[in-house]
Amino acid sequence: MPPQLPPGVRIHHADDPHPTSTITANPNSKKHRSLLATTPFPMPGTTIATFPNPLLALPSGATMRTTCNYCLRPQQATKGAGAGAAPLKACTACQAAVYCNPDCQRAHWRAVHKAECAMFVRVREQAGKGWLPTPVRAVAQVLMLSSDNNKKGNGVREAFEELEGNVEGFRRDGSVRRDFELQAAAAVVYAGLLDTEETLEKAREVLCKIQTNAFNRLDADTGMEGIFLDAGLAMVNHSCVPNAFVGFDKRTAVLRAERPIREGEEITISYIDNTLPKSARHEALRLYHFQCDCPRCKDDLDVYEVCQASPAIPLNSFSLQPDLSKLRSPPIDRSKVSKAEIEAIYKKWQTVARPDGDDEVEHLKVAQARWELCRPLVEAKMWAVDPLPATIHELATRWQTSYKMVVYALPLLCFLSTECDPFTLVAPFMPWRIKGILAITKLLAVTGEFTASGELATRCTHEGLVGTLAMADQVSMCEALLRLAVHHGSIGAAEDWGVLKEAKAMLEDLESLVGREQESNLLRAWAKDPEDPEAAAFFEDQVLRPINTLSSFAVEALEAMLGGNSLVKK
Ligand SMILES: C[S@@+](CC[C@H](N)C(=O)[O-])C[C@H]1O[C@@H](n2cnc3c(N)ncnc32)[C@H](O)[C@@H]1O
Repeated sequence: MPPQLPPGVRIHHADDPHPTSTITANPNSKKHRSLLATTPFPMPGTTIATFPNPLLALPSGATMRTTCNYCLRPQQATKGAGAGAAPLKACTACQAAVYCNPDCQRAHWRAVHKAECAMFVRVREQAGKGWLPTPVRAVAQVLMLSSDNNKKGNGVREAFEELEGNVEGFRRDGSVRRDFELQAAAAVVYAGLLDTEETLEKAREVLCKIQTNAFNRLDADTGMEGIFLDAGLAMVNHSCVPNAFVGFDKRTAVLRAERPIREGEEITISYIDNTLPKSARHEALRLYHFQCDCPRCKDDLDVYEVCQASPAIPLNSFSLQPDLSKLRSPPIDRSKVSKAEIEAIYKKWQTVARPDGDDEVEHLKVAQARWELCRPLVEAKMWAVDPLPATIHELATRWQTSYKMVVYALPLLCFLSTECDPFTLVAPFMPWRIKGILAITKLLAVTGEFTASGELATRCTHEGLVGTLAMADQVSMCEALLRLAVHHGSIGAAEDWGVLKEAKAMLEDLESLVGREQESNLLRAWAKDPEDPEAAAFFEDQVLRPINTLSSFAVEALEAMLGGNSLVKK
């Protein structure tokens, strides 16, 4: 039985002799089924389809104790965003699954908990634990809902039968097979089923299908915690140059256009971090058992080449990188580093492991080694090519919480948002870009306080950095950044996304400050019409210029900290 699909998409079978569309998937590909658009989606960011009835939606592992087991909202996300975070309540029978309210609890009981509640009682009695590893719980749910005496769950069995599982491929993969065997055995025992070879084989097959089709990430970017599997959404294939992406709004997956999509065109998403070098992408795709033949892989395009060809470039007119000519023609020097060298750098970079503990000296040594490996990319000014942005991001994250380095984190964050992110994620509504903007805003709130209290010069020896911050209207910078975050967050993410809620709450606070109505009015006018001459000039002068100046100090700060240069610079 084919999966129920929402409007906007339909399934195409590779062997369909009568395609109803002229724009179909490549007939030579081994994709089997794919998802096509039934109507055009010309505007990037548009919702293509929503998937509100997943076969599986569960929080990961022990987070089932801190995340609503039905709507998947983590406890922290309900806090601090003005929602009046009531504590999550546990099911009185098993004491394992927790819920944000009785409606969620009732809905989860009907969906699956009626079948699994006794399992958690067993888990507590037999293993003394209040939770199960995610794959074990997921497989147990499928087995219990598919069992003959569970009539309500019969749709689950049929839907799973239809899913691609690459079962043979997983059988040949020794390390994965061993994991699957252990997880399957645990699921069968805890589900209270007879551990016959037939049931164990069924459980292993379910694991293969979950691995192939589920969104399986603990992903703060999308606001999702755990596993999500919808039989219709599972029809969407991978491309390293996708035209769509998936976000989550509680239990609903939202498929959105990342670039314009024509009627009948295949919809693709990226299963992996598609900005990685080719061999790293192929390693990450190993679990999906296919050879990617997208343009990025075929021609081994780097992030700059993909960016240059992206139809999403004009959207950056309203962003921290509004210089569209720079996106179309990036000022990089490819003669300084070949693609083969980039692959080699990435491989070596991965072998320099991050220390486990919090020892600053150890972390510094690793950062120095990684920065040194990235030297050819630095010389080529290919800031957006991994592992360079990852190296900078890791340092920025550490410095943000370091007493000594917190001010220096600001240029790094500005640099990431102007010189890296717009090239790797060309559409400005992509969640990672919005998170980057919010991170700058939060740091400006800290440096703003240092500036007001006169503490800045004691925290930072870089005169240019101190001077820029002293001259800047840091409150207006924050307001403009928040307006960008709210605008793009409302396009690319759910209303409920923690980052968006936080940006909205911060913006409301700023707007209510007395004495800066003129600045606020100008920024409001700029957000409404970025072409408005007076408002655009204000943004250019008061926001973009200082952000770019701060960004211009990033490489100096990195060279000073990692390359042994002096930080005391004019
Ligand atoms: C989530 S399913 C996608 C739907 C799948 N094509 C089907 O017919 O059920 C993932 C599997 O689809 C296949 N697949 C996805 N993207 C592909 C691609 N770009 N080229 C070839 N096969 C692909 C692989 O077998 C992969 O493990």
